[in-house]
Amino acid sequence: DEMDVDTIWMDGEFVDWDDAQIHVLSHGLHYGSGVFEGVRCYATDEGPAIFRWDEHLERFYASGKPYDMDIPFEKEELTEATMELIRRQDLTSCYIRPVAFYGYDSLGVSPKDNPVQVAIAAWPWGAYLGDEALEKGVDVMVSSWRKHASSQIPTNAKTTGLYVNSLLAGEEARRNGYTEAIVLNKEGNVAEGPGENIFLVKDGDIYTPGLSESILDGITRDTVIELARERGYTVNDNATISRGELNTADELFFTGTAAEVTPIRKVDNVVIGDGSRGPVTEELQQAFFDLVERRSDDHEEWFTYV
Ligand SMILES: Cc1[nH+]cc(COP(=O)(O)O)c(CN[C@@H](CCC(=O)O)C(=O)O)c1O
Repeated sequence: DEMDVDTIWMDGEFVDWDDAQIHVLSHGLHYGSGVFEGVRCYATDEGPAIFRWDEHLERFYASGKPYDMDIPFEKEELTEATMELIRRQDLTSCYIRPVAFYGYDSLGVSPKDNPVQVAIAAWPWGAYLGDEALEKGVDVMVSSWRKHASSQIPTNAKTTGLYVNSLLAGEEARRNGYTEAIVLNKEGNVAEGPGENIFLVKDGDIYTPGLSESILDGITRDTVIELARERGYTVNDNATISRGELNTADELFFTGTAAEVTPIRKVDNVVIGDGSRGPVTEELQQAFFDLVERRSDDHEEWFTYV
C-alpha cells in the first residue's frame, strides 16, 4: 500500500489491509451509526509514544453510549492490539484510527441485533492542513452550513454520521479556494472547525468555545489549555465567540489530533493580526511539539510507550 502499511486489526484479528472488508448492508454505512477516534503516536528517544491514549479510548467508548453501542472488547485488548499493530508495521510516528460501528444482521433504522464491529488502522500522516500550514497558517472561510446543535445530535460523540456536516463545510471552503472552514452553531456563534477546535487570542488573553457551543470536547484543546495556563495565560475555556470577533482577533488557531496546532491567518480574506502565525500561537505550538516529541518531560502520564 502506498502508505507502506499492510495490516489492520479487525474484530479481534490482524488482517491484510485489502482484506479488511465489511458487508454492503452494514448498518453503519446506511445510517452513520459508527464512532471513531483519531490518535497520534509520536517518535521519541524512548520509542513510539501514543499521546493521551487513555483519554482517547475513554471517549471512544463514551461516543457509543448514545447509540447503545457496546464495544465488544476490553480497553486492554484494544490497547494491546494497537501496540501490536504499530510494532508489526515498524511504525514510529503515525496516526491511529479506531472505528466501531453496527454491522449487518438485518436492515432498518433500529440496529436491533446487528453486531458491533471494531477495527483499528494506523498509518503515517503528516501535517493535516498541509506542510506550510503549521508555519504559515491557513486561509479559512466561515461556512454557510451551521454545526448541528448538541440538542439535536450529541456533538460530544465522535459519530461517523456527523461528519457529513464537516464534509459540507470543509468542501464548501475548498471549493471556494480556502483551506478549511470555520463552522458557526445554530445561534450563529463560533463553534469549531470541521475537524478541529478553535482558539482566539485578544489582548494577551486566550478564548475557546465551551461545550455548550456544540463542539467536540477536544483532547488537543484540553492539552493546549493546560499548556497555556502553565505559562501564565488567562484562558476562558467556556467562551461564546461571536462571528464578528473573528475579524478583530489578534490571533486565531485550530487544534486537533490531526491538525495539531495550526495558525489561521485569514478569515474570508480578512487578515488576522499581521497575517502570519501569532506570537502566542507560536509559543503554544512550540510547547505542544516539545511536549509530544518529548523534548519536555512534563506530563509523562499522557504517554503510552509502544
Ligand atoms: C469536529 C471535531 N472537533 C474537534 C476535533 C479535535 O479533537 P481532538 O482530536 O480530540 O483534539 C476533532 C478531531 N478530528 C479528528 C478527525 C480528523 C479527520 O479528518 O478524520 C482528528 O483530528 O483526528 C473533530 O473531528
